[in-house]
Amino acid sequence: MGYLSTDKKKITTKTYAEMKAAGEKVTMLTAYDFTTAGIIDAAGIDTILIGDSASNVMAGNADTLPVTVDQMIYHARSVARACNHALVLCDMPFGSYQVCKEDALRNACRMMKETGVDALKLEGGVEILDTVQALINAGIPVCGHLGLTPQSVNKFGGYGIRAKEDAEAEKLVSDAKALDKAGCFAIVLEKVPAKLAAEVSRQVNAVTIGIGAGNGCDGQVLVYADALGMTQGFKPKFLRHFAQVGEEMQKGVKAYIDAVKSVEYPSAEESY
Ligand SMILES: Nc1nc(=O)c2c([nH]1)NC[C@@H]1CN(c3ccc(C(=O)N[C@@H](CCC(=O)O)C(=O)O)cc3)CN21
Ligand SMILES: CC(C)C(=O)C(=O)O
Ligand SMILES: [Mg+2]
Repeated sequence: MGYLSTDKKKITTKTYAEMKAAGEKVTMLTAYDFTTAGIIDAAGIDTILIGDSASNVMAGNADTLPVTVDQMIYHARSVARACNHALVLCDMPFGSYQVCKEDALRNACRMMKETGVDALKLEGGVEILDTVQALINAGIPVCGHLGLTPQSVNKFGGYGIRAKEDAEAEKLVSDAKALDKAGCFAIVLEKVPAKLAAEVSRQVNAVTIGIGAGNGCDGQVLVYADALGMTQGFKPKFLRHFAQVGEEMQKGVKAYIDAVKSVEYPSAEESY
């Protein structure tokens, strides 16, 4: 099976709590399709997130707002099928949980039923606390998401760092505590000062997952295409390219083009 096998055991929300207690960092990358998720899962990642960043990375939209529940279900089902080891987490898209608690619960139940993911992620703090509590009461593990919340890009007017000022930092701490008390198993902290994220990580039982939030978080998340160097032009300060897959893919594509044009491929051995 080569690079497509792993003997790591299945990660659950219980494993998350054990990892936080042991001080072992939790790893998370996004994926949106079966093939990519299979490669990432077999590499031994702890969590695969079907992010609403599918809107940008898969569909080419400028922000995450257009992606629908049906589209997220299609991506999530494809990813869940590929995962033998990772905890599979899925974003609830914009509009699917903001209208009212009942609507949110209906959409959340659909997403769980039709995809096989393990948990759902929602952006926001006290504003959506009743909704978060309703999902948890229904038996759905919930991951929070605070700081830079891309579904609110039109409110913030961009993707700048959040919670630099005292008032916003204090709100973030109280939001994190409220989500923790409601029973969230994890909370993503996006683009906030490292010192604040470390403080929140100490104050909550939930596993904090940082993106642009320093190394004091209990884990880290990146969009896989960003981490692997496939999203040319997107290079915020927090991002590191751990491979140059975009370049490598182009090398392969060019080799294929050359081989076909020169009638070198397919060879006799590759023909019937
Ligand atoms: N490819 C991709 N990667 C992501 O991390 C991602 C998405 N798409 N789509 C949805 C959200 C949007 N996210 C973002 C978007 C921009 C920045 C950012 O830092 N952008 C600028 C600075 C913008 C500013 O200061 O106003 C940069 O330096 O690139 C960070 C996270 C995170 N998510
Ligand atoms: C960047 C992560 C945290 C996310 O929410 C997404 O990919 O949609
Ligand atoms: Mg998201």
